[in-house]
Amino acid sequence: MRYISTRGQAPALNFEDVLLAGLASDGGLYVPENLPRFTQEEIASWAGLPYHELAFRVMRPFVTGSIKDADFKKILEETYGEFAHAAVAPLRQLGSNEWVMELFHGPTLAFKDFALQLLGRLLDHVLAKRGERVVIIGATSGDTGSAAIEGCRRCDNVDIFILHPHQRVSEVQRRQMTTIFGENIHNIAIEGNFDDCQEMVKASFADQGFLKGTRLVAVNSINWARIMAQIVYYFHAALQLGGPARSVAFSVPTGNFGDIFAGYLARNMGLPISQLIVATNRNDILHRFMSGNQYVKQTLHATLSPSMDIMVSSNFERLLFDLHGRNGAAIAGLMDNFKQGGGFSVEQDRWTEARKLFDSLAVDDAQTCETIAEVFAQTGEVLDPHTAIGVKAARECRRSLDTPMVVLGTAHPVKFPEAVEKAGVGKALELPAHLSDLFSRDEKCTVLANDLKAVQAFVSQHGNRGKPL
Ligand SMILES: Cc1ncc(COP(=O)(O)O)c(C=O)c1O
Ligand SMILES: N[C@@H](CCOP(=O)(O)O)C(=O)O
Repeated sequence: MRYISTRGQAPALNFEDVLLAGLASDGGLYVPENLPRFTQEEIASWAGLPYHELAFRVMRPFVTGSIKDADFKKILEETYGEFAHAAVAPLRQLGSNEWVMELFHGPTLAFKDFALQLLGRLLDHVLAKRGERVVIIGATSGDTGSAAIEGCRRCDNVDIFILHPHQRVSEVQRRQMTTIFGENIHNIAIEGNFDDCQEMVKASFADQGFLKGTRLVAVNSINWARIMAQIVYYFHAALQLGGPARSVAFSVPTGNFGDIFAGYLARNMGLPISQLIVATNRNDILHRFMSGNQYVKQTLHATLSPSMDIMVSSNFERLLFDLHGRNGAAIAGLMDNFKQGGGFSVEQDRWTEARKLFDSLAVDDAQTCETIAEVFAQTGEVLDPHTAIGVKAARECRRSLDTPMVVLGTAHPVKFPEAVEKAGVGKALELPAHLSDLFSRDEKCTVLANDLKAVQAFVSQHGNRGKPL
């Protein structure tokens, strides 16, 4: 399998090199040159497989040539064997033909564990083989950071730096990052927002002099391996609900467009998905595109669903690439213009093509709380605010009541007590045993100005097990 850049000017890479990359050298994102496609019979034959075996079948074509089958199987068994629920990603019924897929049974209680538990193990495997050390710089609006630290903390050959927006993540999210100590773990709170953090990561790929020759690796969903791992649970859900003989629809709480892009790929790989709903909070650039063909930046607002407080949505570029017939030059033009502050629309036929599959809704904080309260009254289940946005969008945008609707349950509500409290849900939520002392643990974090040079200097000073590179 070879991977190509969405901007058409970077060399094609194999899986191992794509895993150890982030942005392509031309500023684009890597995507498979040719997507594998499974027949309906093949997909049907996977019904009832344990999660790690399904994962092997879905992801194998992407890693072929780089990771041996036996190694990959072992890594997957270890990865998903550590999840707290036997089904790994259980479906919980909310209403008639309406389900939440609970993606929060991994160690950090959010869907990011599906990919980052795997990514950490893959990095360990590949770096040990190559005898190479790397630096990771990641940006988080709350969940990627702790999942990446948890996934990579035991990697001998990695120093990891996580940038989060100072005072704009929940206390549980912050503590999940800052209470993990290790000479290779570095938390930095940036006096800015998530987009500032993400831009610093991207700028660091463009100019790596400060790393003095050490390779820079991404843990954000710009890294193809993140998206690859997230494709699996779409198959897992559909197979339990009568797929592939029957179509399934998904509603996906969306920020960086990674999770929903994985659903789009699952469909292109042969899974019958009839509808994908882009569910955003007040930071609604993706909803404005889907509903009105306008991709225009606006001010970023802090909301009760902080993990989706994102305006510059990285993976949207991967969709645009397909919508433009995989024309890298066209994407480079659009993205350059967007970076200079200009928004854009795409040609009407390209937008109409997207709308055949995608619908969207923006949900504000009041509606988020109303939905948490409504679902609690109906079922006794407490939703986290991101999942609640998915449920609200599913209920508003659903095209057919006969098609099962699966909402991606992206985080555990215990991570967001403020929203749950505001919703008036009078049910006490408890942290699981492995996090029960979270609020009494010491924290370690460095606050830095919203300044790329300051961050790069910090990385350069601490990038070798806490010592200078
Ligand atoms: C809890 C939660 N829900 C939804 C999202 C949105 O996912 P994506 O960025 O892949 O669209 C995120 C992070 O981005 C998240 O942490
Ligand atoms: N919501 C994310 C933001 C980063 O997105 P990613 O999927 O590109 O890592 C977070 O919680 O950090």
